[in-house]
Amino acid sequence: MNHQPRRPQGGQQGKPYRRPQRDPVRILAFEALRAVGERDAYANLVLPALLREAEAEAARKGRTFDRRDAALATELVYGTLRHQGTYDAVIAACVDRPLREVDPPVLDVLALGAHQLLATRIPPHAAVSATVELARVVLGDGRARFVNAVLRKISAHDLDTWLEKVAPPYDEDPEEHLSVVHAHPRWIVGALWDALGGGRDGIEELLAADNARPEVTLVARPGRSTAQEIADGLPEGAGEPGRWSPYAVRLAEGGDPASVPAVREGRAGVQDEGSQLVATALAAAPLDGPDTRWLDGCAGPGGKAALLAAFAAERGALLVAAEKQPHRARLVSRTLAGNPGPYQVVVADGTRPAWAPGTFDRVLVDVPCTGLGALRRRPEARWRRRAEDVAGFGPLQRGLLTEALNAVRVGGVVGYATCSPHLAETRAVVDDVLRSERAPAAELLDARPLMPGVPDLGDGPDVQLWPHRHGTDAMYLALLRRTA
Ligand SMILES: C[S@@+](CC[C@H](N)C(=O)[O-])C[C@H]1O[C@@H](n2cnc3c(N)ncnc32)[C@H](O)[C@@H]1O
Repeated sequence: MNHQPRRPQGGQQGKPYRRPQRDPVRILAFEALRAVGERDAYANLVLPALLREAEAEAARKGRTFDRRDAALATELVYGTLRHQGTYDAVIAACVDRPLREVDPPVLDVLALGAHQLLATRIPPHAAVSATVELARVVLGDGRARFVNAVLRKISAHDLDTWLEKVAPPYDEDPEEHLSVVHAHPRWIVGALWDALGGGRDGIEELLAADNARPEVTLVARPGRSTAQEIADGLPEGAGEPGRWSPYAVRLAEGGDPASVPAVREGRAGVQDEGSQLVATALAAAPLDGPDTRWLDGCAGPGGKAALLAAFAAERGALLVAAEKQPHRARLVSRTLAGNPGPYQVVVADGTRPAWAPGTFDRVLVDVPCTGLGALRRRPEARWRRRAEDVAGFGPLQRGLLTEALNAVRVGGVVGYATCSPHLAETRAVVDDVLRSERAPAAELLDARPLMPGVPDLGDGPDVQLWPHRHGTDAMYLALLRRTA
């Protein structure tokens, strides 16, 4: 997008007109925020595309847009989106009208400025002047003066002082306090706290972990590569073994998965360690009788299916990877390509199965959910989700688990997984299906011993992983054995 500076009607107090300075990093950050706010784009999709464009444009003009520029743009976009709730509270204290009456593009510029002032090492005068220049380019000189006035008020205090001013004291309203201080919507603070239990320390650590940049973790697909091979191929200090999964390699900051040959060749992939633990635990669950047919009932885009397919190949079992959305099924096919054992990718609705009852020995249903366990990866997601979404997923989650139990033979094992720790999406679903007369009878297995060496897995028999305790996404896993 080309933002033409709007010329003011006349010079101010006789000052000669100066063209605003175009800063490609901040313009890019603004465009990313606009795409997220205006057309519900995902930051993790829109940002790489804008970065590629910026690099190409810089090259055309004989300039550079280097790694440091890209890192700053990424930090500005992700940081501003994550902390939006906090910055809105601060901005609201500095303007004399409700925030809903401030134009969204102006709010985006103010939030970008607030982030630079309150959460980066950019000196305050530089943060203000760079943001005012941005405002001149993308909003025009009139609104840039408003931006300048607001940012000067924000720059009067540091973040801690602002939080004391705009957040209610913890003792008066703990949820609202945490909501403002840690920039999570209040309903999410409540839901996470319910799922976590415990006191102030635990929830504060969790909310802080949601605001930290997650590591990039690779998975070495068994039979095709090993964590050791991947680690040996990385430059010194560029990666280290996973904390829990024997297949994991954690890349150091700035590490690029595409630079790893095993990833380029599909022998390894990018996968959070929590997801690796879920697939590994299902594959390791004790089973009497045949163990030859496995199903992943919600496979797209194929991360867990690829790990399951690799385990299945080692045992001579077949993996069927089912996915309702055709375009996501294509992603599964791409992820599974080259698997050394037999597999099939099918487009199928897991609530109306295309297979006979009792066909499979092991079944995974990693159900669609609110994703509250992966907030650190999707900076805008927390502001987009609504409390009502939780109930919206309920019937589908129950339907998929019920049909997973139908799909497995008596004695076989079903793994029910979510990337959300919300109790209404985890235990409530499992308890309802276990009680339901429409679902085959089943019993819960203790999943904890199937994640050996992983501490703090809860009281069982199901397992809840946490970003602040395990460094993983907040994945949930219940293992159910069909009994009749
Ligand atoms: C949480 S994602 C699964 C992630 C996947 N297991 C992985 O590790 O890459 C849930 C998937 O279920 C799919 N889905 C939604 N409704 C479904 C249904 N009724 N039957 C089968 N798949 C469904 C979604 O399109 C989505 O790809």
